[in-house]
Amino acid sequence: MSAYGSTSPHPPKRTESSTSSVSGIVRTKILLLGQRRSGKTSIKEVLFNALPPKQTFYLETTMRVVKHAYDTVIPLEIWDCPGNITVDTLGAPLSQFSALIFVIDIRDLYKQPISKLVEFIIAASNDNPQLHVEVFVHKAEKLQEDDKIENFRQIQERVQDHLMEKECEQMPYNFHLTSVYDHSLHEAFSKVLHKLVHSLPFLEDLLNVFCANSQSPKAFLFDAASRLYVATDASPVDSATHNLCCDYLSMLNAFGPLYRSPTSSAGRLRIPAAEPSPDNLAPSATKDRFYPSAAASLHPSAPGTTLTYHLITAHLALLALVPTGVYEGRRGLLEYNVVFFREGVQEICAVEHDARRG
Ligand SMILES: Nc1nc2c(ncn2[C@@H]2O[C@H](COP(=O)(O)OP(=O)(O)OP(=O)(O)O)[C@@H](O)[C@H]2O)c(=O)[nH]1
Repeated sequence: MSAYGSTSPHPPKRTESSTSSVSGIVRTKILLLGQRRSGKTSIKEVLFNALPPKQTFYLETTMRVVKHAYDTVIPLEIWDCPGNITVDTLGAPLSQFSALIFVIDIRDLYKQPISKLVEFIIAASNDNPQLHVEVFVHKAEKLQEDDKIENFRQIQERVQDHLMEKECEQMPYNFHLTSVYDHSLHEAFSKVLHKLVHSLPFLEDLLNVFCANSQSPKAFLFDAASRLYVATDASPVDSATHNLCCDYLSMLNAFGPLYRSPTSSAGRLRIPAAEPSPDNLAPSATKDRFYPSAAASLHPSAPGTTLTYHLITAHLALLALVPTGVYEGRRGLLEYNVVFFREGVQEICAVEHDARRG
């Protein structure tokens, strides 16, 4: 694993302006754009501030760019922009950003949002052709299934037509149907995140090894607070399993703090007092850390499946489906595999962390 640093093909850009002045860490920047009331702030708040979806109704209009720093497997900076922003008024070149998420209300088939998206795609194709452009066709739950598919298709078609008119077809972009009221937003944002995490193949390898050694048909490495999955093993993701893991994590996030173990007391943590940063990623600082775990039986009838949860770093958690026979009969082996997996992930995070220091 120590070879990771030298094999990473794309080290993060180190422009002066992409370095957070407070911590000196290079953050990966994500631009959140779209018309007024399309749902940008709701997306940011639901994912990164645990705002309950119903409360997004009370969010106020964004008047200026709001930058939100968020630490997960990589440090992120999400720029929530006002609806009227243009390439010229953004105040930063597009070359600073790694991803652009454009939010369109699924009922908004008018020309304005599409022209604006096309304006940004054209600017990106000149300034930053590597930019990942992702279109969230949002508030999808508002429409019936047939209308949803039809509007989704029409929006894609219109964007393509506009880009053809402007003779700018080479820039890749993706569409996702999203809503804050279900797991579609988490799934779509996770897919965007995967494109930004350069250590993804290493994390996937670790998950594949864990699954093979634990007879697990599916495992995810989740960012615990946002419930975005950072990586998964090679088997296909089915939405039902993903949603189940999201729900379990949500329940643990809500009730976990009520069940603080006496062994998780400050003394047990044994973090060196002189540790320069509160970031708990370095393996030396985390060796003695308390790592909660939990499990729930999904269908108890034989052979049965158990959903397991293990905290891996301060931010990341492993959720895996494991045959109940393995969970009950070979618990020691499972825990050994988790420890091996944890050490691997912590090493990857430590290398990432060092690489991003300004
Ligand atoms: N039905 C539905 N409503 C949503 C969804 N996401 C956001 N909304 C609602 O859309 C409205 C506008 O949301 P905001 O997040 O303030 O939109 P914005 O794009 O940040 O708006 P500005 O700050 O004016 O640019 C709010 O009333 C939200 O409750 C969604 O997925 N489904």
